[in-house]
Amino acid sequence: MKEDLMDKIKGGLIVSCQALEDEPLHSSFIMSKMALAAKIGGAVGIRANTVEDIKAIKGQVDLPIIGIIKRNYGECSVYITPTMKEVDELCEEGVHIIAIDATKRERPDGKKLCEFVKEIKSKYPNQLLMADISDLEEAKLAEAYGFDFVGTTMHGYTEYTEGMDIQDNDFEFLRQVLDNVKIPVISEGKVDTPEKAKKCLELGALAVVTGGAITRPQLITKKFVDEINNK
Ligand SMILES: CC(=O)N[C@H](C=O)[C@@H](O)[C@H](O)[C@H](O)COP(=O)(O)O
Repeated sequence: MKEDLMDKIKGGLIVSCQALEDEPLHSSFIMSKMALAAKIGGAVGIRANTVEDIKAIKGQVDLPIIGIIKRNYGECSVYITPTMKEVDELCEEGVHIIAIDATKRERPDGKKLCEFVKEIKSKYPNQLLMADISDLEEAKLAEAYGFDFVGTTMHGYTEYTEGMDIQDNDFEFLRQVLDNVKIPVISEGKVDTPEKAKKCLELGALAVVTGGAITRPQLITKKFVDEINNK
């Protein structure tokens, strides 16, 4: 099953179709049409947030889905599929891969990441898991804990990686992750041009996820406006 899925996404573009409540395109219908547009454009997979969006997206495309549920628990900084509750919801809906925050930060239920992965794998033995990591240590731990894929999703988004960007020093971080883990690496986070996406694949990433640069028009507009105003 993992091999079949890997064949389908290998060397391809996965489009993240997400709009949170405070974003202008927040709507499962709009996300489903974004997914359809992505498929027509040649995407090999979709990354999506919430069961509602995933259901709507499945109505429009038959592509592999990386499912997440972003949920805030008080002041806790871990928000991507933080607990078993979100995993249960995603497994009930059915997605090819579930992505989980796999940073070393404390989880809302205080559970250690290795225990969490063990519990998921014993409850849902066939469910593929992607580790959303932010640094090299987390990538190595994710592999040791039994994740199926590692994604660079959180690089630049934890306190200890703040300000970092996947393209820094000619993609040094991605190169290090690729050199240090055997599980497939999915490059994700700030891969915002076709050239960067191609580079990630050339370096050896299994697939590349691009989100905002395709599906967040407010960010795309801002890029144009900033350039016009020389910011
Ligand atoms: C840090 C975080 O919460 N990332 C989220 C993870 O699902 C999404 O908001 C991103 O859009 C996604 O990772 C794709 O990245 P980018 O939009 O940069 O291409």
